[in-house]
Amino acid sequence: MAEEIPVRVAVRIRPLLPKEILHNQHVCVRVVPNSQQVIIGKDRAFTFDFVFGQKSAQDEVYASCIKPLVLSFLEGYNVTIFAYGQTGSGKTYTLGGGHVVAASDEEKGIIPRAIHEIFQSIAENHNTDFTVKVSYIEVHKEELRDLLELETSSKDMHIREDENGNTGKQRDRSPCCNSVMSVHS
Ligand SMILES: Nc1ncnc2c1ncn2[C@@H]1O[C@H](COP(=O)(O)OP(=O)(O)OP(=O)(O)O)[C@@H](O)[C@H]1O
Repeated sequence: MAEEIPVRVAVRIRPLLPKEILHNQHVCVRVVPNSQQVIIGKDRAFTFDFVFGQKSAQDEVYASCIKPLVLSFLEGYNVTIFAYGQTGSGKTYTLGGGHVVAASDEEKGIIPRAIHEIFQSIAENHNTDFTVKVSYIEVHKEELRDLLELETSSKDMHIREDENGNTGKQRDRSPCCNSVMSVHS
């Protein structure tokens, strides 16, 4: 049985962008070697469950802190992976990988890697029927936008919780509630 995983926090430091280098900006945060600690400025230390430095690769982030969650998810646990940070801090890059469709394999972020893992596991499980549902919703200034069905009016969508504690999109006239990513067997 998979280990019960509580909330864990990972911090990833992104490299300076060319325009930041051009403006002579400097990185003000550094990773303490062989620890899960970062130092901001001179001496303000913060400890996290995972710390990824500027040179961290997408596969390193996935393998160490995401893959175990995807495996738990495949065993039936509810899992949430949440990217948080100010604008331009690297949420989209880490989750999706730059230009999602065109990204090279190394550049692919969490979402394409997790989807690949889920479908690979389904393909190997010949004795089980799976149903995979996915929603892709933008929440911006209290407005919901269905990114897979742009014509859906935000007035017709609500984020609700079902009796199993799954949170998902629900349309007014539809009785089904889709988890953001759920697999049923
Ligand atoms: N680890 C990284 N390595 C290389 N480039 C990165 C990394 N993280 C982010 N970037 C680059 O930094 C820029 C900003 O990143 P990104 O768009 O992912 O930020 P964001 O947090 O999603 O911003 P917003 O909230 O405004 O959507 C992009 O050009 C992205 O390619």
